[in-house]
Amino acid sequence: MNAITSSPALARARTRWLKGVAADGGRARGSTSLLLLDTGAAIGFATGLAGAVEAVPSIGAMLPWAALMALSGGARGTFAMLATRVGAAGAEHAKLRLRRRIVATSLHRAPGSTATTGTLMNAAVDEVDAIDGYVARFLPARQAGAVAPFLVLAATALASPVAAGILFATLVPFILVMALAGGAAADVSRQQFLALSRLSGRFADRIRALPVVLAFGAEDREAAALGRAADDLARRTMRVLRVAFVSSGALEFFAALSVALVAVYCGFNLLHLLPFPVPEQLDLGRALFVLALAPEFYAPMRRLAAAYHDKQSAETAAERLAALEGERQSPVATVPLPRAAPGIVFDAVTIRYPGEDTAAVSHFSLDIAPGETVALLGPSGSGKSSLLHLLLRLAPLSEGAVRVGGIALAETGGVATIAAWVGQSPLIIAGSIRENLLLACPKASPQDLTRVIHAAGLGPMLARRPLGLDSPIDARGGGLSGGERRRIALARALLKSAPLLLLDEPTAHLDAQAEARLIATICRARAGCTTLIATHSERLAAIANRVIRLGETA
Ligand SMILES: Nc1ncnc2c1ncn2[C@@H]1O[C@H](COP(=O)(O)OP(=O)(O)OP(=O)(O)O)[C@@H](O)[C@H]1O
Repeated sequence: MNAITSSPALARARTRWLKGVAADGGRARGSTSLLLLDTGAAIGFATGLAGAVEAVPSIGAMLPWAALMALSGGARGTFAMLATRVGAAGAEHAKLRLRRRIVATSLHRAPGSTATTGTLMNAAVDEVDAIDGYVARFLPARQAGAVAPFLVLAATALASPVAAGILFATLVPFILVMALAGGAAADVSRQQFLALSRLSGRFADRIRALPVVLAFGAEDREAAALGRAADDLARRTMRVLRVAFVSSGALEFFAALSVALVAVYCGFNLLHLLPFPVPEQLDLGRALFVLALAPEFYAPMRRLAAAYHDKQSAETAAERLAALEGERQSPVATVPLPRAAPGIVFDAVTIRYPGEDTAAVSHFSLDIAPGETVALLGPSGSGKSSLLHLLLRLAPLSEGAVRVGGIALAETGGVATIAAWVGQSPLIIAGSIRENLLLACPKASPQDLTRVIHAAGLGPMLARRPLGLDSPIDARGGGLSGGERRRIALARALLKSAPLLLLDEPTAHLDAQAEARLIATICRARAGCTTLIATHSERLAAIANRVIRLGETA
């Protein structure tokens, strides 16, 4: 998902994606209308100023014009403030919806996706944030920028067509210079954004793996690598700033030039000192009106230039986020699985992880009857876990077919709804032991909890802890032995009372006595279930109706 290219097709897809996200915000138009009203108020202010000056010295005649000026000035402040607020609210809304989509994508990544936790965190937090300025500032500024200068030009032309012509003439070279500066800015901004994403992702991943980094004394190496990534980001940020200064310098030059030319023209016209003939003679009121409006001609473009960096960041983020969304599993027409012990058929199944040359499992066939217990035995790396993961759609089905309860696996969307799974590295969530157990069945009664605690042999461990079931544990299962983590995972699986049991090395890390007790528990729990056990233990395999040995045939 890191490949950033700028082919026209990709650029179009990126723009479509961004438009969809911005439409989710839905308030860019409101902000644009307020910016246009701001321009209208600026014209009102200039009209009031010109009228007031023309009415001098009659105070009575000046008053309505002064009132128009005050009203327009106040309206400008209000419109500008409201435009900012409405834009920010639209951006918040769009980001919230996008974050929901990214979290859903993270949960439903295609089997074998290479996105790391750091990448996903960075996507959901920083990269989604990069959309903020695009929706809140850039889109309203661009839409208003396409109309507002022409409103100013039209109002100016009513008072002085020549002054309007001068303003328009400075616009053409200005647009050329801005297009060139924009191209350069796009490139450096993209590089800077990538460097930022790399740094954030790496930082989050290393923090998550801090105990491993410390255990291997790699903190200095990791700190140095993070330092290099930070230096790279700093260099690229300076490049972005350089380009930004150059383009804002060009903008200011043309804005100042246009105002200066209009001022010189109005002054010389008023004094009849123009060295060439012009088709108009200005009076003081019209000249002041034109002069007051001249800075407003470039104001929308100034606003657009200030928000241009937001567009670059959003486009780079869009490429990455759209690619990430592309990793989401294609939705399947999910056929609900019956809540009864299912038969499972693996028909010439091959599992090949993305980017791997060799298959983890090759042409594997097995027919498991409803209610049967099958043990998968075999050396490390022979594909036992992969077969269990395949049923949960955590591993890809590259060739062959799998049917569960007579329904093709692809149509069921995986067996998670009817399966209780004990993974090889039991996943623990930060919270209490009770919360970890209730994850499987939030409505479980205290009696159910006691039953599974007893069945999984968790009693003595809980008795040793003053807070018992409410003892806190962190996301790494800190403070628990490997065997205790496994028992919690087994108790959680038993609480689900599902008709399909998928057990991945449930007795690893247990001494012989504890293993015997757990095997007895599994024997009780599997009643009425179809059970698939991946194990290295011959004792555990012995309880199965059938033992399948993987990786042993020539
Ligand atoms: N996400 C993955 N991406 C790439 N290769 C993978 C992935 N998961 C597993 N593999 C590879 O697939 C092969 C089978 O792995 P698997 O975990 O299924 O074996 P196993 O029999 O369960 O091993 P063990 O007994 O050590 O748990 C191994 O070569 C492993 O390196």
